Order: sequence, then C-alpha cells, then structure tokens
Amino acid sequence: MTQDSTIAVIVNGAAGKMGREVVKAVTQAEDMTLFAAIDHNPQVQGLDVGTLVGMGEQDLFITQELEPTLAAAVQSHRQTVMVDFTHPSSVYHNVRAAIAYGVRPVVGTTGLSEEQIKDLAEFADKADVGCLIIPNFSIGMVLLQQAAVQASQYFDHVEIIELHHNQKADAPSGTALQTAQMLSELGKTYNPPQVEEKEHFPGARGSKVGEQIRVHSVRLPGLIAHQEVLFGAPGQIYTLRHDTSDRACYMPGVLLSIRKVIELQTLVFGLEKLI
Ligand SMILES: NC(=O)C1=CN([C@@H]2O[C@H](COP(=O)(O)OP(=O)(O)OC[C@H]3O[C@@H](n4cnc5c(N)ncnc54)[C@H](OP(=O)(O)O)[C@@H]3O)[C@@H](O)[C@H]2O)C=CC1
Ligand SMILES: O=C(O)C1=N[C@H](C(=O)O)C[C@H](O)C1
Repeated sequence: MTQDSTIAVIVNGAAGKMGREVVKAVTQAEDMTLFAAIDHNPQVQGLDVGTLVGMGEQDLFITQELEPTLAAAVQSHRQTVMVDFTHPSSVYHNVRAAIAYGVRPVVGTTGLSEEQIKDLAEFADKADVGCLIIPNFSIGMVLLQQAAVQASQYFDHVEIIELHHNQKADAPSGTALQTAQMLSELGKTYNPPQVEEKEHFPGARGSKVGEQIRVHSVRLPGLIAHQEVLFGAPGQIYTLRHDTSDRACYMPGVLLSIRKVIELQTLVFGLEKLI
C-alpha cells in the first residue's frame, strides 16, 4: 500500500478549547493532514469537525475511538502524531496507547505526575518512539522562564502566582510547576525563613514546590492563562509576567512540536528544548 507523505495528525480532545484551535492550525498546515478528531464528549459524536470549529465541512467526523484510529493512522501514513489536549485523568492512558501503536504523542495536557512522566519516558525509549510533553506552547512563556533563571542568580527570594480560567482542572498549573522546577534545578534553596510563620487558614501561603518556592493559584472567569514570577530583595521587587489573551498564541509551538517529534526516538520535556 502507498503511504501518504504528509504528517497524519490525530487531535485528541478536538472539541475542547485547545483542541479546536489545533484542528484549525493543522488543517491550514500544508505538510500535515488532519487524520482524525477524537473527543469523548457525547454531544459532539459524529459531528463534522470543520463545522464544529467554524471552518466549514471537512468530511471528518468526531469519534471517541482512540485505539482503532491509532491503528488506522499507522497503516496509511509513514509519520503519525497524536496531539493530546484532553484531561489530567486520561492523558497518561492516551499517551501510552499512542506509543504502543508507534504514533508519536505531542502532549499539551497538564497534570501528569513525575512518576507518570518517568514511566512514559521509559516506555517511549523502549519503543523507540518520540514523545513531547510541553507544559506551555507559547514563546512568551519560554522567554519568561529564561529571564527567571537569569534573575535567580541575583535573588534568593521568589514566589510564583499563576492565574487561570475557572474551568481548569489541575492546580498548580503545569507551567508554574515547570518554572519552579527550572529554578530549583539551579542548585539553590530559595526563601530562607525570616520568622516562624503560622498559616491561620490552610493554603494561605500557597503550596511549596521544589526548593521551597511558593506557588499560588487563582481561578476566575474572565481569565485565560497568566503567570507572574516575583523576585524580592531589600528595597526592590522584580516582576516577570506573561498574559495569554487568545489560545492562538500556542499554535506556532504546537505546529513546531508536531514537526520536531517525528525526528525523535525518546521523550523530551519542554518547548525550550526545541528552539
Ligand atoms: N501546554 C499548553 O500550552 C496548554 C495546555 N493546556 C492544557 O490542555 C488541557 C486541555 O485544556 P482545554 O482545551 O482548555 O480543556 P477543555 O476542557 O476545553 O477540552 C478538553 C476536551 O477533551 C475532552 N476529553 C476529556 N477527556 C477525554 C478523553 N479521555 N478522551 C477524549 N476526549 C476527552 C473534553 O470533553 P468533555 O468536555 O466532555 O470532558 C473536552 O472536549 C488541560 O490540561 C490544560 O491545562 C491548555 C492550554 C495550553
Ligand atoms: O489550562 C490552561 O488553560 C493552561 N494550562 C497549561 C498549564 O497548566 O500550565 C498551560 C497554560 O497555562 C494554559
């Protein structure tokens, strides 16, 4: 059988806020074919995904059958990628299934535990199948994180505030965890205690991540995705802030990841490793 030379992309979570953007971006990319749109929402089963995202009919209908779709993709295309924007409760299973079929996952869904990521890395290694886990696809966030790493050479006190829409299932955000992790890997412990603190209400001081970095999570309608990293020293505060006003900002990073993952045989974590 002749195989199509474009990258076949399966979008998992296609009817969601991110999935719809990915459907539009992939459809417009000349080197990609939108192979399937998967979503478990019963209300969208059988709908034309093009109509759903406002692009007009594409003759591609939403299904919830992940494994048969993975099997069909590898039959018809040499290069196959599954982009996952689903839910923290299902992403691990989805990614394992994709790797098992030889379909390379590009994972935007957050909420995977460290153990799950380690397990997926081992599984991808054994299978020789590339996989990307990207907590944040926006270039602005990569730049913020680089600036934070630089600032941490000069500041010993830092806290992170992440602010998101109130449909978000996981807290802290994957991006805030990654940012705290990056700062923690630099070999210093932050925020040496100044006084003995007592939280009169649990959670008042946020959660401690990595090397004693406090992360505070805000959830409100009207927000999309925002993050502040505040560095403090006597007499000054250095604030780094990133604001998302449209989910389209993630699409250059998603398309780049789809093009990069087909060259990989292992799991790679973070957009900064690709640019
Ligand atoms: N890495 C990044 O740059 C970004 C990551 N994200 C992350 O992506 C994930 C999705 O976000 P968002 O699009 O806002 O969420 P949405 O809830 O808008 O979309 C998720 C979609 O996936 C569906 N779904 C849930 N579970 C499954 C499953 N097991 N199989 C198939 N479909 C499923 C949902 O259906 P139903 O509604 O019926 O449950 C929904 O249609 C979150 O973890 C979020 O944090 C978001 C933005 C950027
Ligand atoms: O749920 C979201 O919206 C987002 N989730 C990701 C995260 O948890 O970091 C990325 C971005 O913040 C948007």
